[in-house]
Amino acid sequence: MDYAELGWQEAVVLGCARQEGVLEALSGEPRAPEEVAGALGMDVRAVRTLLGALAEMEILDEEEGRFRLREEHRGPLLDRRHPEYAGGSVVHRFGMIRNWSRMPEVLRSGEPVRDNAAREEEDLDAFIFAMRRRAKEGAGAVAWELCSRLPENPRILDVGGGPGTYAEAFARRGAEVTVLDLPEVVELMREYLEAAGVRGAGGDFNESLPEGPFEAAYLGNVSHIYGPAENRALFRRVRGVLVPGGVICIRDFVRGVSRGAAMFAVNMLVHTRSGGTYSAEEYRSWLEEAGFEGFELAQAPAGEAHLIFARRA
Ligand SMILES: C[S@@+](CC[C@H](N)C(=O)[O-])C[C@H]1O[C@@H](n2cnc3c(N)ncnc32)[C@H](O)[C@@H]1O
Repeated sequence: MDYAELGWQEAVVLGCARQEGVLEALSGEPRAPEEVAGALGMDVRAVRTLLGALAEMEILDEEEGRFRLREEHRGPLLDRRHPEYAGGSVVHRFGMIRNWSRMPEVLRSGEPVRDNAAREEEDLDAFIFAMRRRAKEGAGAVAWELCSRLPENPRILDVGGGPGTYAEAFARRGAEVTVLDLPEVVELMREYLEAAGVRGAGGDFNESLPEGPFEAAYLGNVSHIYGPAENRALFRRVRGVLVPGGVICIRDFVRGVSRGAAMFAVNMLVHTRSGGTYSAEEYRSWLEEAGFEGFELAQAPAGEAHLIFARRA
């Protein structure tokens, strides 16, 4: 099952069941709705209805009024170590649907529905594991693209790289990788980063970066979280930790070039105070102003986003 492609009703039913512990409650012996409702402090009619829908989706097996999570969904939905783990993604998608449906409020206030920087613990877990999964398809090819522009065994700073997928791909190409992410994200992902031999540094990239120097800095899907002022300051900060000729690589939706870039800006409107998506000209001018040259724009290997490369002048 492609959990990312479910229609909105199925996405709500599955995301809610995963988030509220209903799937875990059904991962052992078959149970009746009354038992699940009792164990989780829920309403019996509501649980019976939800389980019926999950059975119709073939997430649960039903036999004589008792339900159980199907074996093929157990790893992908419950086990963070499973290679196809999508439990974070389904909870994240459920949250997106809830947040997007509050757009009338956002239109009036101009404020996000909640501050991206202040995620609840459970929400953070879902978000980071959703990002970890989403990056899987293109990370190896991005690592190849970046490393082919660098000397052997380069030092790479992965800015906002906490989910670890890109960092792992850079490390597989022989890079010495430092991931900078918010302290709570580095803590959450510590065992994954350590297993890949990647150094985790907790901090706020809008304030400072690890000293370096680095042969490259990778900014994967972080530019859209912030406005022009933060991005311009971040590019200047990145320049300061690169060796002369060092490479900055940005992966993001580029306005007017990447399909879906304008729609993605709506996601940032709903979730951030200043985020959005930017044109190639904006990126070029911000990079040149920060002291980069040799601007290059390329299609990212997977998905609709683009890669931007430039070198420290
Ligand atoms: C959309 S995710 C992208 C993750 C990863 N680079 C990728 O492309 O899959 C953005 C990441 O940036 C981190 N982040 C956002 N603002 C940050 C800040 N001010 N300082 C450090 N990390 C930040 C988030 O915690 C998250 O891990």
